[in-house]
Amino acid sequence: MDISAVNALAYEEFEKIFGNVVEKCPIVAAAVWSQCPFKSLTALEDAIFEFIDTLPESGKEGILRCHPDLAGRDLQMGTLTQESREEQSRAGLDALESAERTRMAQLNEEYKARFGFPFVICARMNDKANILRQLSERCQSERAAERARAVEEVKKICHLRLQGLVRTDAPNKL
Ligand SMILES: NC(=O)NC1=NC(=O)NC1=O
Repeated sequence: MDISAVNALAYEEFEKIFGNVVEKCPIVAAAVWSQCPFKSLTALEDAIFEFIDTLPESGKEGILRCHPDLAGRDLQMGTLTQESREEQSRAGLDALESAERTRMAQLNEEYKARFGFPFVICARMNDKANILRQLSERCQSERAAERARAVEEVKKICHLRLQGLVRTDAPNKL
């Protein structure tokens, strides 16, 4: 699908396709749909990022809380969204040694206890070793800086999900 096909979508179709570009936050796509038509994929992405950036801190933390833990219960129970399952398995998080899984679970709990939201990182841009290292390091961050960093990771995840949904080779026919 290219951007002109995106612009031709009815709201229901748009929501079905883009409702999970921010994990379990369909409100994001529902909100930006009102800015259709988009002159490019970048314009659609900018609208999504602007929606996120203009949320109050509580709203940003709400987006973070919609993310499943990495290598967490959802992965074990098979209840991850398709996107999340693919992202986590590509980073090797579905094939952790038991010691790695235990350490990830401990660090995730430590992180959540400190910040009140889960550790979020763009799994597709990292491997399991780097994810564990970042999780350990970011547990020591200051709250506001960590929230901002986590939101940037949400945007990276969203960027890659959008790239998988919208072709950018065809020039916009608007
Ligand atoms: N807590 C997370 O970082 N979750 C995730 N990162 C991804 O790239 N996909 C996820 O589900």
